[in-house]
Amino acid sequence: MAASVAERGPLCVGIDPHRELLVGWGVGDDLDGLRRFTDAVVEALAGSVAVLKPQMAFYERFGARGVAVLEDAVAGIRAAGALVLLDAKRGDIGSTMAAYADYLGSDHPMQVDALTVSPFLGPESLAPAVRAAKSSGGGLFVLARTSNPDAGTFQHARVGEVSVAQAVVDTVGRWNAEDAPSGPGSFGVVVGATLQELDVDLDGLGGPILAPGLGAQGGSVADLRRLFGSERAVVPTVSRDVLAAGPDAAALRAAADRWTAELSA
Ligand SMILES: O=c1ccn([C@@H]2O[C@H](COP(=O)(O)O)[C@@H](O)[C@H]2O)c(=O)[nH]1
Repeated sequence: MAASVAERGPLCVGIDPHRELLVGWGVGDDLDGLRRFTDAVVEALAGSVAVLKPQMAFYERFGARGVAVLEDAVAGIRAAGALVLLDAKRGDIGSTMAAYADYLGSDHPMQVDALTVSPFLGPESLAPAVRAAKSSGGGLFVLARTSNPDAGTFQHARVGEVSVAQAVVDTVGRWNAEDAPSGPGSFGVVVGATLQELDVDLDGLGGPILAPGLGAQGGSVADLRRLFGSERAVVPTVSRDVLAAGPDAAALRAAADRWTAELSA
């Protein structure tokens, strides 16, 4: 991820074909609209943005043919030099997790560079994904302190001395310390840019922070700086705020470029 970010800046753009966007773009809320929307985003942004983050839910909504659209998009994104972070938020008992982890492997028809995963079933449940990331050179982003307003209901619950969110961060920190003792590691956490205050200690993480919640959810670049400072490896991710500029390719690029410029100012 580091090479691509060094060349293109840290921005990740989410590919979230919401019903409202498909209608707003005039492509239609159907399979053809899904393909036109996805192709247009890939064509406009995969050559300039470091990371594209397709949201699995919007493709599964159209069944196997929707997933086929995503499969083509993933190949197109990688061919254009951007990384694919598949936002699927998978998490299951280890034996099933091994199959989800296959997304990171070169044998998978939709191999991606990184995957979002849910830690709800416990740290050991994610072990197959950790192994797959290590052997493929891919990455994981584990949900820790998410951007939705009621996330603290579970994530602030206590596990011994620390919050659930902190326990997740500490677990991911241990993976990085084992795998990349001189850092930075390829295991990251999701921490929303919408937080009023940073209520997890990220000092021992040793890996990247995926920060959603910018734009449509109210988060700003000033919030990123307030929460994370300027030294941490943050991957800020924006979906609707960029996508709403489409379908014109130049307008999509301009919207992404505005975020990139603000992030580097
Ligand atoms: O805590 C989280 C984890 C993931 N997301 C995902 O990011 C995008 C945000 O979309 P916007 O349009 O920029 O609000 C979306 O795919 C979410 O599923 C998140 O928002 N918060």
